[in-house]
Amino acid sequence: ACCSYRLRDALHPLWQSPLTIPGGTRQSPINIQWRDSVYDPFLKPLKISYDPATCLHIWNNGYSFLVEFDDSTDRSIIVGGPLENQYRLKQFHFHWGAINEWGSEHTVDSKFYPAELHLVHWNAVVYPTFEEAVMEGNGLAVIGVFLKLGEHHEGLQTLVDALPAVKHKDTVIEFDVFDPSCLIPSCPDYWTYAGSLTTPPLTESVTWIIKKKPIEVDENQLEAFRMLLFTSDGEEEKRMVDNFRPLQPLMNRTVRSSFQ
Ligand SMILES: C[C@@H](CNC(=O)c1ccc(S(N)(=O)=O)cc1)Cn1ccc2ccccc21
Ligand SMILES: [Zn+2]
Repeated sequence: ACCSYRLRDALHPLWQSPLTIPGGTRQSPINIQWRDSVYDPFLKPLKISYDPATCLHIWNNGYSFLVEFDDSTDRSIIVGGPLENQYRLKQFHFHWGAINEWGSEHTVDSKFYPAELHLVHWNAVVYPTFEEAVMEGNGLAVIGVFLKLGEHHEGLQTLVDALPAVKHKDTVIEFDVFDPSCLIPSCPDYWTYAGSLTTPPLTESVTWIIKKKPIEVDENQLEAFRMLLFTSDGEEEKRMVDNFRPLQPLMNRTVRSSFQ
């Protein structure tokens, strides 16, 4: 009875999978305690070069909405920062809350942001496919950008205007020109640490690069995220909100900063 209680306790409704991976030592997300992060002067600036023409479509996958890119060539890549190789952009997506008090996956000094953007890249120099990279410690690199309530974000609005077309799970629409660098703050400062995917299979394959500066979006733009649905057309509607994983233990990890 006791162990099943513990297991039941650890299952999180949204993911129907264990909250903590047995034996997991580098799970994400985490709280970033600013004063415990260690400045690393050897961290390089992150170089981002995306080709807007590699944008393919927007897809509601029932967890979030993803903007997917053609990752069959090295046209949209990041290099530098903490990375040994260049990594190819595959998709970006967001996590957000039902209200502005929470929604991000990472926190800074235990503060939640209303939403968080993840730009997902994979190490195509070393691994032949994304699926293989997902299983390797240096397979993925995800840039995290916090969203805070403020000014209207022009670049995001083109994305927001397309969301009603992917309201339901498993809907997709063509989205053919978008440059995601418009969603990344120009300030070069970031934190970096070794972590994992925050949704199944939760593999410990992600080098996280979390931008220090948030981008500003307005209330209508956050509300547009919240009108998406987890559910398919015809099912009882469940609003797509609070699609963030709970914080995971830091364990034996140091968060490095690119700035003093
Ligand atoms: C990776 C999954 C698909 N999931 C992702 O690509 C992904 C990307 C980024 C994040 S986050 N929120 O951390 O930025 C989370 C998930 C496919 N898949 C499912 C099982 C599975 C097994 C082997 C290979 C691929 C597999
Ligand atoms: Zn994510």
